[in-house]
Amino acid sequence: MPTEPKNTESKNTEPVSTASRGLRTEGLTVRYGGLVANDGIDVEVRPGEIVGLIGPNGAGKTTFVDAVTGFAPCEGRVLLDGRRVDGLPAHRRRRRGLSRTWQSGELFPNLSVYQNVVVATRPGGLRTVAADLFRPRRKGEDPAIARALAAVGLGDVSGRLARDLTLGRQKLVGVARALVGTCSLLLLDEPAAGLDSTESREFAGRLRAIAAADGPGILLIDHDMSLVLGVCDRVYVLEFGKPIFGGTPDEARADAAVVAAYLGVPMENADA
Ligand SMILES: Nc1ncnc2c1ncn2[C@@H]1O[C@H](COP(=O)(O)OP(=O)(O)OP(=O)(O)O)[C@@H](O)[C@H]1O
Repeated sequence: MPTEPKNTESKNTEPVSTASRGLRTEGLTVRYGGLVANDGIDVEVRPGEIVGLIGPNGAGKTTFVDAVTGFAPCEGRVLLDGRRVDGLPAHRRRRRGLSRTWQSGELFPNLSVYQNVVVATRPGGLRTVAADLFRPRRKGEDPAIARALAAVGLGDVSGRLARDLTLGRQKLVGVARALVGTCSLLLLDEPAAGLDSTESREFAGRLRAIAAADGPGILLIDHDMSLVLGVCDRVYVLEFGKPIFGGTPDEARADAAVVAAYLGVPMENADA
């Protein structure tokens, strides 16, 4: 896992604008030595909106999520609800509501769905779960975790072992982990990897439900083009770290530069 950058610029937390809610990046640039992994990226994700970030392997998608959430040092500006957060360490951005999933968000197969969320979201999570096995908690379920599980449609299976869920539902446990607590922007890094087309459609429906009704904005990275183009309101495309497109899924399908970035493969079938 990348390391957190130091909090070098506390002045970056000054309010800049109250007009724009959600996430905005301006000229976001990440350099790894001589490699410019993100090169001047401007992205906007408003509350309730699902926005895709796509591009071929190595285009810089995960780097972008790392930079926005505070796990990679960047130049440029990152604003959440009109306030700069790019000077904050990762844990403080999380507290502000920038929440992400990880590509390798494995579950504990022999723990329940509820316990899997506890482990990932409570300080001393695994110890808490172990203690609960011997001394049932007096307070009952944590309402924040119960709300997150309900939001992803797993409220009725919170006591089931993770290993007994379908892969699609296991992926939703990862999303629930990210939803616990304040979440005003959800960044999902390849959340549907390994799902078949039916599971992927169900997953898309659940994302729509999360974003609707005053939900957070969602930034979705995935290689499943039918998922991304089917569920997103807008998409951005990266190539070699540079933004080459921003627009609707229909516009993306018709854009010559986007199609070329995918080696001419029709967008519905492209494996990004
Ligand atoms: N910590 C790092 N140090 C040095 N180079 C890195 C680091 N992380 C990523 N890179 C490089 O930055 C570039 C972008 O990588 P990144 O993982 O962001 O791409 P991606 O679009 O998410 O790829 P994929 O679709 O394969 O997950 C690649 O060339 C990668 O090798």
